[in-house]
Amino acid sequence: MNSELLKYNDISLRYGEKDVLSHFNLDIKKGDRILLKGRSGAGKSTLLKMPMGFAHHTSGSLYFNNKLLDANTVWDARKRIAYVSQDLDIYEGSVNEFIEEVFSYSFNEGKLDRTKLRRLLVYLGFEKDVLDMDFEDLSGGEKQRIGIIMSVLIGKDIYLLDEITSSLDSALKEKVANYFLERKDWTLVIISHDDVWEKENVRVVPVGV
Ligand SMILES: Nc1ncnc2c1ncn2[C@@H]1O[C@H](COP(=O)(O)OP(=O)(O)OP(=O)(O)O)[C@@H](O)[C@H]1O
Repeated sequence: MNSELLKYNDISLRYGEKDVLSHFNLDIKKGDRILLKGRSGAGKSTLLKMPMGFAHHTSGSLYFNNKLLDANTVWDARKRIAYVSQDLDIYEGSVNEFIEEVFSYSFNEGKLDRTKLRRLLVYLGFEKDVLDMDFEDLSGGEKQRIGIIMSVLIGKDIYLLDEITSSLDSALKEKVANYFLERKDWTLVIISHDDVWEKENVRVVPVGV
C-alpha cells in the first residue's frame, strides 16, 4: 500500500477579491519529490504553510496521513512535518544555545546527534566556531544552512522546503539539493527558483496556471 501522506483536494483560496488558488489538487506519497513551480504570487508558499496551519484555504480539503487536517489534527501534523522556510526565527544567543533550545522541546528530545551535527556543519562549509557565534550575527545564507541542518537532525515524515537555497552560492545550492535528493525514501515538496532541484525523479507541479 502506498497511500497518500499529504493530499490537497480541490483547494481554493481567496484573499478579499483576489483568487489566489483555484481548485488545486495534489497527492503526495511517501518518497515523492515534488517541485512546485509558478509565477510570483501564485500561492506556492501558501500551499506549504497550509499543512502546518499557518495559512488556511477558503474551500476544499487537506489530508495528512489520510486524516482531514483541521484545528484538532494540525498539532499532530506539525510534529511530523518539517517546514523549512527562508526566514528563520530571530534568536538572541549563540548558535549552540539556539540548537540546544530547539532540541530541548519534548518532541525533539534525544534527536541531537552531535557527531552528525559536526559532519553536517563541515559538509555545508562551516568552520566549527560557528556554534559560538551569536545567531543574530550570521549572514542570511548561514542562518539558512543552520535551519537546514536542524531540520535534517530532527527528521520528519515529510519536508516542505520553501526557497531554502535562495541565499546560498551555487556550490552550496548544489550540495544542499544533492543532500536531500540523494535520500531516496525522504518525501520532499520543494519551492525553488534554483535549477539545482530540477533533477531526474523530481516531479514538477505547476501552481496557478
Ligand atoms: N495574509 C494574507 N493576506 C492577503 N494576501 C495574502 C496573504 N498571504 C499571502 N497573500 C497573497 O497571496 C498571494 C500568494 O502568496 P504566496 O507567498 O503563496 O506566493 P508565491 O507563489 O509563494 O510567491 P513567490 O514566488 O513570490 O514567493 C500573493 O499575492 C500574496 O500577496
